[in-house]
Amino acid sequence: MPRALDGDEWAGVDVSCRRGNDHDPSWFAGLDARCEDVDLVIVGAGISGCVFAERASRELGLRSLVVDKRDHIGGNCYDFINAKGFRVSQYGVHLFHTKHARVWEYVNRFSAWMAYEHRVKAAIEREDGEYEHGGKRYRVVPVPPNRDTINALYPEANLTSDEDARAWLDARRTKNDEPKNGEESALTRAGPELYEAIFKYYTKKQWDKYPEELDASVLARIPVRENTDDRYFSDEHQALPRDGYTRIFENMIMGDPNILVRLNVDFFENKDVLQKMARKFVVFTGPIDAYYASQGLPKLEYRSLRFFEEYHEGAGDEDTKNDEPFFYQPCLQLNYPGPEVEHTRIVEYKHKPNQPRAAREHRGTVIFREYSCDHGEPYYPVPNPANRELYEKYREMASKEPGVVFVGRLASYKYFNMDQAFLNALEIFDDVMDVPKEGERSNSATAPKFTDLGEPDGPK
Ligand SMILES: O=c1ccn([C@@H]2O[C@H](COP(=O)(O)OP(=O)(O)O[C@H]3O[C@@H]([C@H](O)CO)[C@H](O)[C@H]3O)[C@@H](O)[C@H]2O)c(=O)[nH]1
Repeated sequence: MPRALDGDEWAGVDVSCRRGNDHDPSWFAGLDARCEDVDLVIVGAGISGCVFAERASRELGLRSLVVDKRDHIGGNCYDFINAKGFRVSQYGVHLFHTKHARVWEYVNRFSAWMAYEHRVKAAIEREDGEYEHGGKRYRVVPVPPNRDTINALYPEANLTSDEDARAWLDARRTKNDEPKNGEESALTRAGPELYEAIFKYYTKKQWDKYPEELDASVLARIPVRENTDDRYFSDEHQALPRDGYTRIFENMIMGDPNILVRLNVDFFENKDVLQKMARKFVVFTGPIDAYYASQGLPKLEYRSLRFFEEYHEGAGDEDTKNDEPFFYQPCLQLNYPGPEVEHTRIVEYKHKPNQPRAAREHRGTVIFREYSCDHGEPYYPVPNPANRELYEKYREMASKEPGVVFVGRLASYKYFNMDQAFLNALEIFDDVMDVPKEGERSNSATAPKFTDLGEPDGPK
C-alpha cells in the first residue's frame, strides 16, 4: 500500500520562496499602539476572518484587527504569480462553485469572475491504456464516474443510453437507504468495480483510512452519473476569479481604515495581549483543538497536503503541434486513484483560463504532484464518528467561552467547500451581530451576471 512521505524525503522542497504578493508594509509592523483601538480581534486572514472584518466595517462601521501567523492573507486560498509567470495556489487547487445566491452576490463584490466548469479526469492503470506516465500506462476517464467512464473502463458494457447505464449500475449497486460509512455510500451508488477503480485507494491515500473508516458524506461528495455530464460540480455558479483568489481577500480588507492587518503574528504567543485589545470579542478561525490545547483532551485528526513542483517544457515541434501551447497532461486536475503511485492527483495550473496571457502562451508548464500526510498545516478535518464525538467536547467548551466566536472549517471541524465557508461566516456574523437574516435582506434576487472581462493579471 502507498505510504505518506515524511522526514528527509521532503528535504529540498521549499515552498516558502514561492511568494509573489507585495502586501501593505504596515501589515508586518507587529502589534503596535494602533492595534489597541479595535472592536474585534480576528485570528486568521482566510475566508472567515476576512468576511468578519469586511462585514464588521461595511455593515456596522466597527474596527477590526486581523492577525495571521502566515506572511500572507487569503488562508489556504492564497495564490500568486510564480517566478515563471504562472498563477499557482500555495495550498492546492481551489475551484469556486456555489448554489447560494447570497454567496455568489457577495463574492462578486470583490472580483470579476470568469465562467469555468471544473472537469476532472482520473488515470486508471491499464496495460493497453492510451496515456503513458511514469513508465505506466493508463486509461484516462471522467470523474465523477459517468456513462463514459463505465464504457472506457469496461468496453463490453457498451452503454448507449442513460437507461443502459442505470441498468448496468443497478445490477451492481448494493441496496442501502442509509449508508453508514464511505464504503457503503460508494457501493450503493457505484457498485464494486467502480468502487475499487476510483474510490477505495484514492481514499486510502488521501485520508490514510479506507472508506469504511470515514463518514458516508466524504464519498458522497462525488456523484455517480448515468448520463455523460463530466462536470465535477453541478452548482449553478461555477467560476474563477479573474485576478486570482488572493485579490478577492485584498479587495475585502485592504485600504479600509477600519481594518488593521498584522501578518507573522502568532495568536497563541500573544493571546493575553490580543484578547485585551478586543473591545467586543475575538473571532477565532484556527483549529478548535489548538485553542484548547491546555485542556488535556486528545487532539483532533487532520490531513495535510504536500506538493512536489516540477517545471516541464515541450521538446519542440513534435510536442507543440500547430504552435499550440505545451501542456503536460490533458486537464487541470488528473487524479490517480490507484495504489500503484503514492500521489493522489497532479494539478497543472496552466489549464486555468485565469492565467496571465504570458503564462497561457508560455513554452513550459508547471505541475504539482499532491500527496496527503498527517503532519504540517491542517487542511482537512477527518469526518468519522470518533472525531465527531471528540469535536463535540470541544464544541461544548467553545459554546461557553466568553468573548470568543469560533468560525470556519478548522474552528467548526467541518469539511466546508469555499462557498460553504463564506456562507457560514456570513450567517454567524449576522447571528452574533444581530443583523437581519436572509429573506429580510434585499440582495438574494440580484445575483450578478459574469463581468465583462479584460486580461487577467497577477495579485496586486
Ligand atoms: O477520484 C476520486 C476523487 C475523490 N474521491 C473521494 O472523495 C473525497 C472527496 O473528494 P474531493 O471533493 O475531490 O476532495 P477535495 O476537497 O480534496 O478536492 C475538491 O475540491 C476542489 C477544490 O479544492 C474545491 O475548491 C478540488 O479541485 C476538488 O477535487 C476524496 O477525499 C476521496 O475520499 C475518490 O475516492 N476518488
